[in-house]
Amino acid sequence: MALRFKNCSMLTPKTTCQPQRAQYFIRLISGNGHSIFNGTAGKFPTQQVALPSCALPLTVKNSLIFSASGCHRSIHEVATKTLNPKNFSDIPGPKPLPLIGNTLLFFTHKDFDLNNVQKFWESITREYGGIVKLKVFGAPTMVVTTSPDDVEILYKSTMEDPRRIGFECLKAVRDHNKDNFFNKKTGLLTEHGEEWWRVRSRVQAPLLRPRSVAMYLPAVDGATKKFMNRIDLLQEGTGQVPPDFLHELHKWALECVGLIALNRELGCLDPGLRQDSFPMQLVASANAFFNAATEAEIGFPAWMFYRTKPYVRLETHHDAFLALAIEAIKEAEDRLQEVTSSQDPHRRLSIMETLLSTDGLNRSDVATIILDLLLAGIETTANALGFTLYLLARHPQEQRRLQETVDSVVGDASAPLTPQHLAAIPGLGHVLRETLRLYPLVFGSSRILCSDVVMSGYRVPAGTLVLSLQSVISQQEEFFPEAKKFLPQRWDRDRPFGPMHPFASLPFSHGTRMCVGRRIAEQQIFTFLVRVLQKYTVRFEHQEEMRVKSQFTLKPETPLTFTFAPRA
Ligand code: HEM
Repeated sequence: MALRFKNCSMLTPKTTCQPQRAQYFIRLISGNGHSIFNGTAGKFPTQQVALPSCALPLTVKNSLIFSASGCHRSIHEVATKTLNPKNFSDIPGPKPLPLIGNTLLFFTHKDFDLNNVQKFWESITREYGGIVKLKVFGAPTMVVTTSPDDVEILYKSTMEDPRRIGFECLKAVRDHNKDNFFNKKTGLLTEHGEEWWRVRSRVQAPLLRPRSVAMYLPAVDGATKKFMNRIDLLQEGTGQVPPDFLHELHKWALECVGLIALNRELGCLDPGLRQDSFPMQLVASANAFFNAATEAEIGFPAWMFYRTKPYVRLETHHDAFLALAIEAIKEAEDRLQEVTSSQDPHRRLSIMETLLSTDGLNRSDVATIILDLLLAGIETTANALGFTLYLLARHPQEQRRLQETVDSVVGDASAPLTPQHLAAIPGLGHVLRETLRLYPLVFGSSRILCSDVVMSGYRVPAGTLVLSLQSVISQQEEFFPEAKKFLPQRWDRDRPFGPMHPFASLPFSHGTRMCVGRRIAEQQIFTFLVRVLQKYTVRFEHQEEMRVKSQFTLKPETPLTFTFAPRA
């Protein structure tokens, strides 16, 4: 029988002078703290064991840590690779040119396409293997991996200083704000190190604590019910929603995130809105904001040399949203004053009011948080929901199964939805997890290593930029049997398809820098699924496979012309 460890198990070297020949004393500790194996490196148990998938050589303590995971692997195999790592220079990859390294590859590779970035990376790992080294001009040496063991090492070894790449253009826009509003402190998405942690440590609880997110459930439910009525309007006469239905989902997502980030109903779902109305302008601006950020951030960073068109557009729409954020902050400050003077002990503060009353956060910090929530929280939720509806529509059995649970747990469609209802329908989470396994919105996750580690049997030095390819890992048969199939029940608590590597599908990332909007996104998507399945059966008549666009986030490219058939 396989051994299972919950906690870390430790390997302590007896001698440290020559790692290859060092004698390691090994102690494996089980979840309940009992010692399971004591011995030296030469006497590893050779049977398959169920946890130690990852070995982290922590240079500080010069010890190896096997941490708890979930896949079957021989300790011997892991330890041998880790104790005798191959050189960094031996990692396969395209031959770099002097000075510019592999930069030209991005312009010349047959699969490089700015509309499908994922395809390029998948092709590179097919050509060179599961771990690849690249050198790009002006950036640290890069290692790309498709091993979940490496992902575990990556996240755990960078837990205290999770630096990633991206959002440099957004940072530039904030740094060069004409009023110096941000004072070079540009927020969660863009900062690193202590400045990032200053903000993150203060927003963590208000944004991720289930209780504070649940406070918005009635309002999110209200917006979602409005959207259900909108569906009837949208498919009137044709029996199916129009090809730009994804744009409709964006409006719904903006309305929902606005409830939290701006603390107000924006009115994006009101019927009969004119193009020049405030909500419609806002919807257009949110789209333009995201598209400009995408254009500026991916591909060659020409904005570093001159004010490119995407840079100027990003600046314009960013400033429009900044004005809105400042207005919302003023309103929240006035309300806070009223709360203080009325001294009502039962009045619960909104998330924005909580942030404004938090020591160590000032108005411009709160403004960056609002802007980041708007930038990161619309497209992501809408796209994830688009993929989920598509998969449910293509798998009527799975849809029926979820519908039946929704009916039995929530019952009457006119009754208010509660956090207890959502918690009692684990199928909602399973469907979303499976959707994001098949369509991971973020194709890869990056970190800059802060210590030397061993990945896939190679020593990788501190300072290396490591990119883990979630889109490849989460579709490997080795980690997900019948990987191409939509099987939400694989996430059931008893894991009917066998144990799963906990680092093989992490759509919201992991650790201290994981998505701070995860609970907000889940609550919105679950609410939508409950309300839509109560009222309709979703169908997608077209047989073609989903085409996707992979830029900043993965996006459905096939028009989402669903039929929402009213239930009898
Ligand atoms: C299905 C929906 C979503 C997915 C799959 C997703 C995924 C992610 C991922 C992978 C990261 C990168 C974390 C890292 O570097 O380790 C991230 C960061 C972030 N997300 Fe989300 N996200 C989603 C929805 C949202 C929503 C709704 C919001 C806000 C309302 C949001 C706000 C953020 C912010 C502010 C960060 C930066 C956190 C930091 O650097 O500290 N996300 N998200």
